[in-house]
Amino acid sequence: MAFHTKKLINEPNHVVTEFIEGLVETYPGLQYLDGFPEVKVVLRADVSGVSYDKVAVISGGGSGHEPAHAGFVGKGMLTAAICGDVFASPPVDSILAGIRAVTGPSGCLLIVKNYTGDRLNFGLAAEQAKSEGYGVEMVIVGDDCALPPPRGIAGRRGLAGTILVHKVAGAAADSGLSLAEVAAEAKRASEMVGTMGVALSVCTLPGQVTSDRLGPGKMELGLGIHGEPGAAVADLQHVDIVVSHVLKQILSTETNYVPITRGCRIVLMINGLGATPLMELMIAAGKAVPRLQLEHGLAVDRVYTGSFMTSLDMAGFSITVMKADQKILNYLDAPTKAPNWPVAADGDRPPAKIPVPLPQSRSKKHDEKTLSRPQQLSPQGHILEIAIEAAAIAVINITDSLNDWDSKVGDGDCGSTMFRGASAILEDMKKCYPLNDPAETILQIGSSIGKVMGGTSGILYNIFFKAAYTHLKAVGHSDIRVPHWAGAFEAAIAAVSKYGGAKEGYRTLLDALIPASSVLKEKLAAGVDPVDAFVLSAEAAVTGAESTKNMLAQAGRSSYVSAEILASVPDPGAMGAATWYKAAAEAVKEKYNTH
Ligand SMILES: Nc1ncnc2c1ncn2[C@@H]1O[C@H](COP(=O)(O)OP(=O)(O)OP(=O)(O)O)[C@@H](O)[C@H]1O
Repeated sequence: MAFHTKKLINEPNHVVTEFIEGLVETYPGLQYLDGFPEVKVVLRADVSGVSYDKVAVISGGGSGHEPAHAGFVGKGMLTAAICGDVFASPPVDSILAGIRAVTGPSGCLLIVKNYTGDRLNFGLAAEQAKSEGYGVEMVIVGDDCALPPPRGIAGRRGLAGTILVHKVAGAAADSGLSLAEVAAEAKRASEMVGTMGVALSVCTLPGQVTSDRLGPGKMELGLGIHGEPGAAVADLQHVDIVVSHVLKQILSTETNYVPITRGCRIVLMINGLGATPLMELMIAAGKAVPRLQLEHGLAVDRVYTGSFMTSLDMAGFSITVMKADQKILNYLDAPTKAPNWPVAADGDRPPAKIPVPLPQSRSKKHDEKTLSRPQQLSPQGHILEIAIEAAAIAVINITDSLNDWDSKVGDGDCGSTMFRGASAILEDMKKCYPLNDPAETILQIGSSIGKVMGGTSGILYNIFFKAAYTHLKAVGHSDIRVPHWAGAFEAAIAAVSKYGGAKEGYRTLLDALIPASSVLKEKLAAGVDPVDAFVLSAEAAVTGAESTKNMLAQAGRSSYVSAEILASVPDPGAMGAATWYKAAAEAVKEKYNTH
């Protein structure tokens, strides 16, 4: 099956020239050679072949691998990048134009990924340039570890490891070495590096349909960067297993592609293939480092995580491992102005990352360790426990509905956010809630929420319980009666309204809590039995929450949503609030009924 992918482009045939135009607009240090659309060369704006006294380092190839190669042009890395059309080697004339533009008396090194088209085009351009009197050397990178030897005349493909070779060569050239020396450093680096990729999707060529070759639940292992099928198709696994497999393959002693044995120092690159979120790349990096250290016995000296050598919009990543010594590390750490080289990855890493200890609160007063659940609960403590437990369980039970409503009017996580808070409350209550002291217990509920909940409702409930605590504390004793609770409830609502800026009718959780508070106060004033007043106020909370369906949102993310969508669901925060409040009231009522 094939399908069209939406793209923010103009004419598909112009993507490379328009990419280059945007790139040079973005980075003042970059420039392009005249001659569009045939000649597509990005070069350092401060370098002219007439006067450049260092070895120029030139690379390139087909486009579609951005930021490679043009994003690595800059002092300390590439002097120029020759861009072909998407996945097509650049023509000899463009390569020659690039060589002439940046090569001075010190000559130039061409770093070429091992593909037949690139070898031939760069090779012929090199010969031509030599015949014009330029000093030219060429290093071919074939870091692919996916397929076993022998690899015939095609050899191993050039993949993301090429970026590390660019950096080594660029730094060597910048340090003033001769052409022969720079070429030797680049060659040495290219012999120490191995790469293997994993893909979850096939990439889309601009203006073309995407193949659904892989299908759901599958991944391809050992692929190139041009949409060609991988060496194997497998069921999608947890990234931990994928990382482990790929590392074993790169470091295989059978293929012996990289000269890396236990005890070696290495650098690691986790390279996104174009459509992989940084979060997933970092997860892979976090799993790869300890595996390399513990399973393979290697010292991981540097880690580079990001998208460096992509394959258009392919989902997946490649892992590169390169043997390192101090000289290589110095080259990798050397400063560069290349826009897409990862800054802040330089410098020695500690052998293991030990987290910074959590700072202690300056006030020891509410330190959890000094709190514990009482051995014996007072009648009031017992009721409090029943009410808290019922409220938390009710929130947990409604998680999916809250998420469902929130996915229509927010970001779909209101249920999960409240689930985290409710679960923490249940857990902490067993450990440390001083249930015989209502004020302190309320403070601890706020603290449980503050630790885990996050999101808008997390901070609002934190404020809510803090304000309720302040009110209860001001009572001056722990014999808290229903009118005290009603006062605390009112104060808590006022605080939420004050800090969140919402009022009744704004379509928020206050539309459940404000009616509940009003009814509670009113019934108590009318002399209704306190437990009945509590239950009646819970009914008001539910009615209030349900009425949010008819409200326009004036707070939170829902305020960006159309009235039509809002009318289809109630406010999730209000439904969550009504749910816990009602569950607490019913639990208290049941407790009294059974006595
Ligand atoms: N200013 C506010 N005052 C009171 N309640 C608010 C306010 N803003 C949002 N809310 C409540 O918070 C609920 C959303 O809580 P949640 O923790 O899911 O927020 P979020 O993930 O940060 O954002 P989103 O609203 O997109 O879900 C809303 O349903 C609403 O009841």
